[in-house]
Amino acid sequence: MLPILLAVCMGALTLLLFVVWRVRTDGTWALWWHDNYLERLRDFTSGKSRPMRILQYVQNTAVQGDANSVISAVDSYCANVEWAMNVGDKKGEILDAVVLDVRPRWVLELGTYCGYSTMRIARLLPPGARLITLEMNHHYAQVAKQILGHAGLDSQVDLLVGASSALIPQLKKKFDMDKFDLVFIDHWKTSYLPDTKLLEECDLLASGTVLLADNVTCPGAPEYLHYVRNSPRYKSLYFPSQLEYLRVEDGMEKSVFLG
Ligand SMILES: C[S@@+](CC[C@H](N)C(=O)[O-])C[C@H]1O[C@@H](n2cnc3c(N)ncnc32)[C@H](O)[C@@H]1O
Ligand SMILES: [Mg+2]
Repeated sequence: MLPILLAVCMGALTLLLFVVWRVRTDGTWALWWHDNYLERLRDFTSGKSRPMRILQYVQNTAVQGDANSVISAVDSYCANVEWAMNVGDKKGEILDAVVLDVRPRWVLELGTYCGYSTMRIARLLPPGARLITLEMNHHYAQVAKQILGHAGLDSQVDLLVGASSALIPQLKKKFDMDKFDLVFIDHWKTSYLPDTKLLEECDLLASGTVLLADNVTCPGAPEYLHYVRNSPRYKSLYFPSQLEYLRVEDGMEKSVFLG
């Protein structure tokens, strides 16, 4: 009996060590573990959603009206308490550098979630610039509005709730605008390419418009990468980095539209 019990324990321990190793080293396993297992477990035990837990942490710890304090609070929560799909502090520095370099008048963000990257972009915009961010999940959008309000950035940001494919064709008319200077692409990865083509069709990209796409390595956006790297209409550059809050390889692709 004892040898069988020992063998079962050794088997279970080996399996556990294998899962821990895969979660720490492989992006697909890490995302599955954090998004499908831990998030649901915490939702069940706390009776709240992950975005609500992030909002609560921000309200309890961040200085009202101080965007950097709110950004640090989200990073601290997501690095130390539970992972979330924000662009994060490391790739956030790449995003910051691109925003400062472009000095955009009109910015479009695809995928708001809790408003973390929205805050990073909005706090660096020159006076008079506008950031339009699109989020299809109503609950995430409500949380993002409160987080942006806490950071004091809600007046520079227009958060539209709906699917990007439906909203993009309405943008020109709705905002009486012509072209975007910067587009941050960070929604579901299979939408990167169709929405880029939709932006082209809707004449929303000018020569010099910068597209910055997150997570092109993990979870990856291969069709999008193939398009921007091979089309004569783009000049594209890869920025290697790490997946938000984890030691897993990821990167961002900066693509300049050439017209
Ligand atoms: C990775 S999260 C965005 C993270 C955010 N940019 C940040 O770094 O803080 C992706 C978000 O895109 C939203 N989303 C996915 N597909 C979308 C679509 N087609 N239109 C609008 N929102 C979409 C999801 O609901 C999710 O909240
Ligand atoms: Mg992302």
